[in-house]
Amino acid sequence: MVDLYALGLILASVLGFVVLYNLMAKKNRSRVSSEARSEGVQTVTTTTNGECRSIESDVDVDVIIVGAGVAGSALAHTLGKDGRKVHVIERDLSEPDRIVGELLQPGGYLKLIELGLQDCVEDIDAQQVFGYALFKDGKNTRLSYPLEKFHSDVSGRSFHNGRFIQRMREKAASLPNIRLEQGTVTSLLGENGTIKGVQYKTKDGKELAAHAPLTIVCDGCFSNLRRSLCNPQVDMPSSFVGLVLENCELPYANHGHVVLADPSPILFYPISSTEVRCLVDVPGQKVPSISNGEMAKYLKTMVAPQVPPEIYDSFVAAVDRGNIRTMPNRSMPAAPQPTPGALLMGDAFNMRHPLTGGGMTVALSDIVVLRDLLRPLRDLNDAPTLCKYLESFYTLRKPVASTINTLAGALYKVFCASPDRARNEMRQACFDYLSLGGVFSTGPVSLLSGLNPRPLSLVLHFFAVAVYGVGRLLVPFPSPSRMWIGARLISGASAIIFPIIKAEGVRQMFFPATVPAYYRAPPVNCQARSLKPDAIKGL
Ligand SMILES: Cc1cc2nc3c(=O)[nH]c(=O)nc-3n(C[C@H](O)[C@H](O)[C@H](O)COP(=O)(O)OP(=O)(O)OC[C@H]3O[C@@H](n4cnc5c(N)ncnc54)[C@H](O)[C@@H]3O)c2cc1C
Repeated sequence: MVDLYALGLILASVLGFVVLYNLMAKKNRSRVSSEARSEGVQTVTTTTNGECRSIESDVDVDVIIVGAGVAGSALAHTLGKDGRKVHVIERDLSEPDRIVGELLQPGGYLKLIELGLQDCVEDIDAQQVFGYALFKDGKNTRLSYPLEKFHSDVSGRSFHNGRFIQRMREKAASLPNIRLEQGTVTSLLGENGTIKGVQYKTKDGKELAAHAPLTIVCDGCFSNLRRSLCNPQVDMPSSFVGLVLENCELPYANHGHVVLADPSPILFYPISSTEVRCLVDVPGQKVPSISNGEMAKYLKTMVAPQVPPEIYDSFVAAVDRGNIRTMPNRSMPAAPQPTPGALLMGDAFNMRHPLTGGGMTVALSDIVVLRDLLRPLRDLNDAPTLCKYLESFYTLRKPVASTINTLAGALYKVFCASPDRARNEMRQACFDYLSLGGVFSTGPVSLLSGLNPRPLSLVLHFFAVAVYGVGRLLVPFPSPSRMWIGARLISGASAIIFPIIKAEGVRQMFFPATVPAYYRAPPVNCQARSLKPDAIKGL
């Protein structure tokens, strides 16, 4: 009897607490939105050169975007076009000058078209890319993108990353409902487990707060803000050392070039009509010092002898000119901690080795998925319900993201030289398999290009390469030592691909339809006023 009484007391207290909590949360929500309404914030739009032009306005912001790089600027334009009021805060609005994000795969270009941003690769001297050329031990093979089914304009594009980003920023800032402001976000503002906005420092050093029902963090690979929104497991297998070769003719015009060098791959691709980007992979955490000349020495003695002879002189001239840049190559599987009021996108959310140039394609594809999920919703204010609904994003993005991520990680490992005979057999088998042509080259290339985002096809091709490698070892004379190498080749291949697949999530990758969030419908209470795409007049 006493026990029942105690139980009743506990239940009543819990119930009372829940009611009280809801009342307070409701009060807080209305306080936050009235604060945002009464803030009367200064709106800032940018001109092309990054200068700020101010206009006064008093708006309820729907979405704050942190970072206007590839993901942030494309997302801002996309949401703005759908009628959202967006406040973008970017640390530096001047044109970025960097060695990342210079080759957009055709699958990424298709996403750009879907987002209406394809004109952002026009008038920046971007080059069309029709496939890759692979070089190993003096032999080479051309791997064309399977573009026959597409419009002649569809291909990869390579360019100066900064020019591309400026075009997207300009296009986003041209929408009347987008504020693009220069400022550095210092923290996310949370309240009872819900993100309500951000704290940021303006260009002239003022500390301000901005509020919105949804904050999307796109602050790139060095993200300081991701920690509270995901469980980051960052791996850094190597760095890229970047050079620009001037006025040099690549052996295959309008193709990416991958040299299977020792110890790891070297890339070349055009970034304008007169410049070729070279990225030399240097395994490990450290690179030779640029300042004391070790890097130039390394490039000339270890790397130059392995580049195709046609571009040897241009390569050495580029080393002599200096301007050598480095960038760490990071990979980080998506491991979200769904948080009401906030979302991560781009490299802040998920990274893969840049060998296959897949980062921008994944970011743009994610934006298409998110756009389609948000489109039926007018009201983003019910953060917990929105957060639950958006859990489907993590599964819906998987076919494209996991295919590109897994291929990048696996191919990087396969393409590195190794003292292990079995690993070198796998590397040679991969080169020979791709050289077979037909489905053996178009299959893997269409996975890499983002044109065929099918994880199962990736696994099948990966093990087909391994079986091909074993077959070459055993035919015509299957000696015990060759059988042993073959067995190690298969186990090595499994050791490469299975951990990557595990990190991507087996269920989400291969059986997305079994994930309950996959079927999540838009919450009814958020659909009050259905928003039409291109809702803003004149867009
Ligand atoms: C060496 C290398 C080469 C690569 N090559 C390719 C390639 O050829 N093709 C490809 O598709 N991908 C490539 N990638 C990957 C590609 O660069 C990224 O996937 C892509 O840039 C991700 O876009 P993002 O918007 O997430 O990050 P970014 O484009 O880096 O943008 C992040 C933005 O956030 C801003 N920011 C950061 N912190 C703050 C803050 N606190 N407040 C306000 N703003 C902030 C930054 O100034 C920046 O503008 C490469 C990566 C590396 C490392």
